[in-house]
Amino acid sequence: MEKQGPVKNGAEPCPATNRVSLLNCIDLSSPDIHQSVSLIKQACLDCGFFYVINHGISQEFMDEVFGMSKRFFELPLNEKMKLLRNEKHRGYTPVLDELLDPDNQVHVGDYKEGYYIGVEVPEGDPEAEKPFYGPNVWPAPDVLPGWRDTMERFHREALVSDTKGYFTVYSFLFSTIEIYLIYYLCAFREVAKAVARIIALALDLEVDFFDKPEMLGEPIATLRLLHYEGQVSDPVKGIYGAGAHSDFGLITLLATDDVLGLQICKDKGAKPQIWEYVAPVKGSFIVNLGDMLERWSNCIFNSGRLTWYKEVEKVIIAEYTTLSTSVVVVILLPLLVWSTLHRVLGNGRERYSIAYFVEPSHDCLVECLPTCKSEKNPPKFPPVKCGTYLCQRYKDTHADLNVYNKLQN
Ligand SMILES: O=C(O)CCC(=O)C(=O)O
Ligand SMILES: [Fe+2]
Repeated sequence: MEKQGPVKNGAEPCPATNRVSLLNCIDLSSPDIHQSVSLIKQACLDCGFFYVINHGISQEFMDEVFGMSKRFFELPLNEKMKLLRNEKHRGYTPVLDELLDPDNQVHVGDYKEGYYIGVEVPEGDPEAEKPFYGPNVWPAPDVLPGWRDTMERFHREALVSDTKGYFTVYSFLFSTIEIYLIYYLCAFREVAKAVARIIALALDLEVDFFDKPEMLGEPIATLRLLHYEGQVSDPVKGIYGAGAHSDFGLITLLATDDVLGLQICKDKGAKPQIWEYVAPVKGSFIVNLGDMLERWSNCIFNSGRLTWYKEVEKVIIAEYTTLSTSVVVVILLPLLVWSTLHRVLGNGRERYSIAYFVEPSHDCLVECLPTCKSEKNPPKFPPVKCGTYLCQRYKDTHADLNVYNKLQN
């Protein structure tokens, strides 16, 4: 890890708990797909988090995107507030806008600011009626030269068509920052699809299970730039960079700078919960499984992954004494795709991260997979449309936009 910057408020450079989780690392360029599938299976059993490396997005390009993100967050607050998130979940989210863990963040929300960028759909397009589709919000060119130019339409088409060839042909029409963001989004989707294919294999599904048009064929794919100002977290007082939560969708790809902050809790049912840091690994994405995958695989909520796994394992081994542990793992795996609780602790240093939330299409029905239900284990969640589910989760976790209208008046 690189040398860290100055610490605000005289805080200790090292966090109080420095247990660091050892996550599996999947090399997306590896021809050994069996090894990747096996590593992802293990990661599902262990914690639902893993790194991917050699994903095809260069470090140079990642650095550029982080640089652009920094330029945006350095703007004065009044400029950022002009780009406040809209009802389509596009644009700027100020500090405290999001409240991820109301039980523990009693008085305040997350000490982070963000910027949502989604799939660009022009106003007037019937698809733009859907809650997570519509035009993006972009900074005015005189405020951040390069962030936006008059070729917005091409920008949208390149984003939606998701073809790098098309994008390359017309790239001269885009401003520099748009080129980075569009290319990042397109390339990111490719990474997400590659990871989803390995997850499908790990779940004993067809390799293209998540490629179907209603799934990742037309995904709700939301990029979120994040900035933590350097507030020191205090779990006792309920102050967090990001409160404990699991992500809403299918998978999340997370790129971070080199400042430690992300923590995971492998067993949400354990008392007390044990939190471990996820170390930033340069050039990697940290991938985690979201709640929709949990619904698909019919997991048991309100119970710890490991606690539950150990209990079921005991029962199976008691019933079928000849079974080996690896057979037990194969039996249990479809039931163990688990979204994992995570949070961000600030330690006094400024921190940047970029999350890419990959969700299926609006109308995709998220329902228990045939391989994950039986008479004895009926579906635990009713089927729900992806768009409906996401709307509710965003509503539950973000401030009511009327709050900002009132502040302005
Ligand atoms: O900033 C991070 O490291 C994590 C962010 C996160 O978990 C989220 O935005 O869902
Ligand atoms: Fe998250």
